[in-house]
Amino acid sequence: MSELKYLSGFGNEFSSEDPRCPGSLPEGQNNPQVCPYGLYAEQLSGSAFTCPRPTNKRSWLYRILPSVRHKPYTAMHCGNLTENWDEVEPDPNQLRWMPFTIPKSSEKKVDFVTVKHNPSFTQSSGFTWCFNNSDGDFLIVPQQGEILITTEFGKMMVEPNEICVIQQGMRFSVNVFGETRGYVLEVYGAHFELPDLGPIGANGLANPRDFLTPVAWYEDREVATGYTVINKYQGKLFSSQQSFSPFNVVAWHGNYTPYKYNLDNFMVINCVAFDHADPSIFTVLTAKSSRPGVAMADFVIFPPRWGVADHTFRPPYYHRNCMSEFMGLIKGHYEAKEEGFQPGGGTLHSTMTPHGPDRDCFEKSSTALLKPERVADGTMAFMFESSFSMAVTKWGLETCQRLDKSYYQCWEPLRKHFDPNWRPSKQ
Ligand SMILES: O=C(O)Cc1cc(O)ccc1O
Ligand SMILES: [Fe+2]
Repeated sequence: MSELKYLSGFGNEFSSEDPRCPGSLPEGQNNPQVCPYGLYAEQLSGSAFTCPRPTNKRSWLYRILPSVRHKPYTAMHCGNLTENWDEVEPDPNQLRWMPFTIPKSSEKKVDFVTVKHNPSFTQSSGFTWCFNNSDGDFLIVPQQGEILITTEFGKMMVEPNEICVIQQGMRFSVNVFGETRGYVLEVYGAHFELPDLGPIGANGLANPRDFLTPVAWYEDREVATGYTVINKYQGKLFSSQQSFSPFNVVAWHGNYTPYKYNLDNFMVINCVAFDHADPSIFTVLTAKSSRPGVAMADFVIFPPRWGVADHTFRPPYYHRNCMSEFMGLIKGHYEAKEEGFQPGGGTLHSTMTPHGPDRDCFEKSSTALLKPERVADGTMAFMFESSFSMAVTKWGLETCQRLDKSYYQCWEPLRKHFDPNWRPSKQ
């Protein structure tokens, strides 16, 4: 699997040619009268044409046939996908889901719309359908099972502890190699960026060179039975037929690409004196809103690190947050809750909903001898933190049957320690 090659850098002006067609990328211009190898030129715009340079995103794709050569889109069944946020009454409770079940192959099949099992990945993509999201960008967090993502830009192998971003409009298909599960965050109206580093300086957190973009790969494949392009548009699914694989891009250049990132490369910053630093220090990617400092969504991780803070309650503090916090666990356990929150599960702490360590964590960390210690070794929890208030779907609250109704009980044993006679000890 490691045969796949990548280009390194975040949001760079990349260029790539499938080595089978040297010289396929036009030189010096985007729209030659006739493109090398008889290819069609097609621009994919990820920003308004007139966006300022730092946010201006587009790529030029040189392909065997242009994307427009397809039959009309028709509405298709949307399964559990919904854009109806009023399906169920709002619920401000702390919500926790047990690991989402992976259907056995004997059961009714579920898919990523486009998931396909295990074809060869160096030859044909093997697909007869692909997906694209016209509404926004996907951040995909595999939790179990590696996934091979074939895109118009090339192929990416993404394993648990890596994440990838497929931006608005990019066509892709997903191969799985066994039981596979993960999380997806969708953002509208902004693309993910690296957070500013402020006083941290020029280096640190997720470093740009660790982001990897696929290299051009094409197949010139006619599909007599029809190739289906599934398009998520205004929250609904539409499909259209064409007679060829859309993974027919021989060369491309631009700064609007899919990419992946290995979370082990995150340069962790943490408190080395006292108190608990806010989790914004663990932000991998941010999708900014128009309000300065307020993200539509941040992708935050809780990676292995040293905990050394003196005279400090080291785990996450009790809090209420104007932001919504959805958390998932890729592996291991989460320090604020050793029990109950399991890999492949999730929690949602909505706008201003109180949460924090469970009773065990509180008692243990209030009395622990504060020596330097490894925190979260072998684990990887993450948070999708958003300034939007969240609605949960009917599927999430009811149909999936994974909601842990006992979640609130992890805080019930919290005891009162208040002692009105307490006095500061004399030094
Ligand atoms: O709620 C959580 O577990 C996430 C979280 C972690 C932390 O260290 C500080 C604040 C916060 O919301
Ligand atoms: Fe929190």
